[in-house]
Amino acid sequence: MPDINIIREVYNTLETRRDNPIDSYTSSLMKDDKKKAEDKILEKIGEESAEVIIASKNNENLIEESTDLIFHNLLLLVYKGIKLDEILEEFEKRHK
Ligand SMILES: N=c1c2ncn([C@@H]3O[C@H](COP(=O)(O)OP(=O)(O)OP(=O)(O)O)[C@@H](O)[C@H]3O)c2ncn1[C@@H]1O[C@H](COP(=O)(O)O)[C@@H](O)[C@H]1O
Repeated sequence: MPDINIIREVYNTLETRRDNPIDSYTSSLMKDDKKKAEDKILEKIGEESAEVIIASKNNENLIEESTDLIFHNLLLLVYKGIKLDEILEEFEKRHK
């Protein structure tokens, strides 16, 4: 079974890409000037959300499109300085 810690590993890599930019997709999204970077990430989230809706309706590529959406949401959290643990705590609070 895949390990849920992969989410944390990806999150940690994104923090590294933010703090020590290299020539890569995520660094280049995060290193633009402040407003532009956020707008670009939000634009990707909008696109990926639409792709999830289409994938679900068509019963096609829902796993891939959902992964893209979750990934770009993680990127937004990293960019905004929100820790993964804050999200996990929120899930825990809601879980009955
Ligand atoms: N999980 C991902 C991941 N998922 C998707 N993508 C990239 O996100 C980009 C946009 O995805 P899209 O679905 O929009 O694809 P597209 O190529 O624009 O094409 P369309 O489907 O829109 O036509 C693509 O370049 C994908 O490669 C990712 N890029 C990186 N990661 C993770 O992020 C880490 C850091 O990545 P780098 O910055 O590349 O080192 C990696 O180690 C991975 O763990």
